[in-house]
Amino acid sequence: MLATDALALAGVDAYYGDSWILQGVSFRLGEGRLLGLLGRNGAGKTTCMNVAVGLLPPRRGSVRVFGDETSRLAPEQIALRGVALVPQGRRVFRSLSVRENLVVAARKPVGGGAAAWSLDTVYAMFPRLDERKHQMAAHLSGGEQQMLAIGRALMSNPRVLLMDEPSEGLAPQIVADVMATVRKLKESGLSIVLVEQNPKLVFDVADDIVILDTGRVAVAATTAEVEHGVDLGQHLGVF
Ligand SMILES: Nc1ncnc2c1ncn2[C@@H]1O[C@H](COP(=O)(O)OP(=O)(O)OP(=O)(O)O)[C@@H](O)[C@H]1O
Repeated sequence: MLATDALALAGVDAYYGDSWILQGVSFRLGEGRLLGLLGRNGAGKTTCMNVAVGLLPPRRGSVRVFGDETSRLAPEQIALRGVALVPQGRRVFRSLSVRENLVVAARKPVGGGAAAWSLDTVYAMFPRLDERKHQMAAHLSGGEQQMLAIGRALMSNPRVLLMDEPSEGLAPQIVADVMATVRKLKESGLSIVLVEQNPKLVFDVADDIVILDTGRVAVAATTAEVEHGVDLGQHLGVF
């Protein structure tokens, strides 16, 4: 593994009970890069995210965050190393206000130094959240809840941001807004995994592509390599 890998899974096997879901999954997210993790329904994308943040410890294999082994650490310890998840389905605290959702997630950056993200900078990125800061999260639209879920993850000042299907269930214009946000975050230098079912969204922003097929890595390549001819249809069922 290169020292510059922000996140690296190597030979990861993960189970839910007796169900063997991830079967020898390996991929690497380079520092400052955006990796698009694609695959059909049930391919194991969310399971990879759960493993990366410590919610599902792998039975075999290694997970490293900036070179440090994290596969045996608790989720809080992994969060302290700068890994933040924007979970599938947003999972905002519905009975808290927008502001409270953000404040409870605030954390200093790993290793000290100036925090890139605070209430002010999150509100600057998402003015709509500023306008609605005193509203209960339950009263936000789906798009606003997605902004809040992203803002909440940013408040932890992460080094690695994992985004699990942030476009799911949103209208096309809102999806475009979410993808513009993803692009800005990438330009800010954050290392990002973007989980998606829609390859077209991913190809626009990703440096690297990993396609999961029934718990195994079917394709791992740069976006340019994928665009120049790797046949994805059999793995995604879309082309
Ligand atoms: N808590 C659980 N207990 C048992 N099996 C689970 C659990 N969560 C997911 N699975 C199974 O694990 C497999 C991988 O699911 P996972 O959610 O990782 O897929 P995914 O690629 O994220 O799909 P989706 O796009 O539908 O979210 C599926 O067969 C799913 O049914």
